[in-house]
Amino acid sequence: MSTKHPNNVNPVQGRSTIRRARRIVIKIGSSSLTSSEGVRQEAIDSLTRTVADLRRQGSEVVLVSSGAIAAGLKPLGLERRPKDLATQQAAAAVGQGWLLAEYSESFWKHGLSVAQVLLTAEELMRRTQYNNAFRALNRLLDLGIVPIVNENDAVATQEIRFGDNDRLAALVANVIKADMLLLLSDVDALYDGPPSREGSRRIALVRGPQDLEGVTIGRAGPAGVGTGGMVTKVDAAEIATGSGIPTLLTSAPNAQLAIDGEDVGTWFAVSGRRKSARAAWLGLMAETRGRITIDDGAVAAVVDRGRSLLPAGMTGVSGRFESGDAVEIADSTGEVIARGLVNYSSTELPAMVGRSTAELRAELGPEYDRVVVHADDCVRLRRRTATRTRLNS
Ligand SMILES: Nc1ncnc2c1ncn2[C@@H]1O[C@H](COP(=O)(O)OP(=O)(O)O)[C@@H](O)[C@H]1O
Ligand SMILES: N[C@@H](CCC(=O)OP(=O)(O)O)C(=O)O
Repeated sequence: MSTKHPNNVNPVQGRSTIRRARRIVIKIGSSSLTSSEGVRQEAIDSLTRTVADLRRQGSEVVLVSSGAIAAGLKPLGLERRPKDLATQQAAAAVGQGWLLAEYSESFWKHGLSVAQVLLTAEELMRRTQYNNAFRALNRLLDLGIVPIVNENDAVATQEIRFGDNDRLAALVANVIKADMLLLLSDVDALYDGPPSREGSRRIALVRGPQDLEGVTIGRAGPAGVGTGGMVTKVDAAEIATGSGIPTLLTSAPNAQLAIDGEDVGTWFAVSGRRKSARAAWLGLMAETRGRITIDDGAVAAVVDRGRSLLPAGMTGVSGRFESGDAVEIADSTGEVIARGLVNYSSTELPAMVGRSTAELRAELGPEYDRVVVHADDCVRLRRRTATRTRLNS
């Protein structure tokens, strides 16, 4: 592929950021770590060498590692990834132990200790648990440990689970305020079509959704142990770059080249500003308990001018929530345009829909002077404009 990019953007630009990054989240997929025989020692050793090198340069690294289910297949006498959740849970519980044992031994050769951090989506949806994860990861990094994160598959439920570690890695990068997200897979970059198809070309730089238009982003890899394919990697890159965290996607054997700033993989440039831990939680993880629909004037005020939401702008309320809960804020088409902490319960709000604050104060009392969602408690969401073709296998 020609490396000349429209607008004369240099595709390599930004790659030197990796060397300067103080905090890096590295995510590695099952297909890069395991074979039908279980965990691949040489893949682990190559990764731990790269991480040890980064540590020597003074960078803190959090590893998000998949591979528990794949590593548990052989000990359970299974030939392929099971379809049912219970057997996946069993395989993950068995495989996670093998995986950590290999990591511990390999990192120890470099004088580094590891910590296992298993997270569930449900935990990160609650503000206190989210803070807990943040505190624990920070402390581990302060202590010079390499945290190895995975989803707690053994107890994850079908309804509430990340399901893929790509998005989990982007969330962890947000939680610990990383400077960089490195996604390592079995493919060396994002291609404009299935990488196995002749003529597919590497995409060196993604500046935003416009660079993904017409790109065929497929799901499963040929090895059959990965879960999300490219779709979840691109989603993860969108989450991270939208929060000011540049992302590089390449293959595990290319990790060292990527860190050296070579022109490998796909660089996803930053598209949004860095977020506070609270805003990141509210925008990405918070469990919402209801929805407030608002009119076009309120959309302009809340989204474009960063104002608080007043009762007059509401057109509808649904769900059951208490004052202080997180809710979605949707426009008249139903698109969720913001998330915020609401100041009234779902029993109070319906009677306030479309009414002026002065009217409510006169009728119901001075405590009805409060805005519905304060601007400081509201996170505006980026509107998705990407029109990409998704291949489901
Ligand atoms: N447009 C694309 N560019 C690159 N790879 C793609 C694309 N579409 C689908 N893929 C597939 O995605 C796979 C990587 O996803 P996955 O198997 O889930 O990996 P991991 O285990 O690293 O998470 C690649 O092996 C590749 O076959
Ligand atoms: N948590 C699962 C991995 C889920 C996942 O995202 O896998 P992958 O697509 O290989 O990164 C496991 O450890 O097997």
